[in-house]
Amino acid sequence: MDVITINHLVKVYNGYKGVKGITAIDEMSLTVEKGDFVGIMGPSGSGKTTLLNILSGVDKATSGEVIIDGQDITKLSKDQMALFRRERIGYIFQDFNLLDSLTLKENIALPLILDKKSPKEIEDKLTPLMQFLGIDDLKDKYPFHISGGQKQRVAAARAIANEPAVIFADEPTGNLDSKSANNLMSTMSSLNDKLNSTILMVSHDPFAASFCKRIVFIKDGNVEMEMRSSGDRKLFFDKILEAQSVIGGERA
Ligand SMILES: Nc1ncnc2c1ncn2[C@@H]1O[C@H](COP(=O)(O)OP(=O)(O)OP(=O)(O)O)[C@@H](O)[C@H]1O
Repeated sequence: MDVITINHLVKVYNGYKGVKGITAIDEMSLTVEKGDFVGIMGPSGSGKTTLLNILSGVDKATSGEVIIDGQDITKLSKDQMALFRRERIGYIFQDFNLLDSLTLKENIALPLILDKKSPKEIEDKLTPLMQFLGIDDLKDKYPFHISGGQKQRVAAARAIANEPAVIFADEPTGNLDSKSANNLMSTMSSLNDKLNSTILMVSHDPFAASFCKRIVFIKDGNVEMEMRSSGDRKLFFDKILEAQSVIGGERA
């Protein structure tokens, strides 16, 4: 079953005062199946952020269809999109986006609180989730008490808490040292493996990308090539490096 279907997506940023318009996404079509773990890579300016912004409803497509979990999100009003986003999409951002005034447990519970779940439902959901992610001993701490790597695992827990159709991750390892990056990517891998979460991650980092099952390289706003992992991460890492050297996309 496809969780994301993108059909002939186009995004043009209009020009102004003599500045030419830019076609950031150019007739892109792509599908993502349930349970897949997809990395989006490509050179700077290839359209990765634009794509993620459209998929998550932050930005509007110029034309084309974006169907997520059976819903064409290009047809939703701003309010409908806000609700859809809250209920059906989880996010992991580069800069964590945790609320400093809430404990870590409250941060994770936030999507469930917004969904008006009862305290018991929230407790029943969060306890096994925090155990699964190895963060149950952190629950009463505040974001400023913990490391970047721990924050990112809390962010992963929050992203998955209300069982979204898909998790979007934007350079999730961008602010992490290599040990924490390894840790987070293992966490994301197990969300994908054990909980069958569908994940779409934008990253420049071949190490992070090597945890994905499939990499889609984009260039000039369209899919340039794709590759699938055989399950051997080291081999996949080498293949990603090789592709990056041809297509571009190494961190500047
Ligand atoms: N708000 C905007 N207005 C006009 N042009 C934009 C805007 N945002 C992005 N662009 C242009 O659209 C194209 C795609 O940009 P985008 O940010 O999606 O690329 P990217 O692949 O995410 O790049 P990077 O890896 O550097 O983050 C680029 O040519 C960029 O200059």
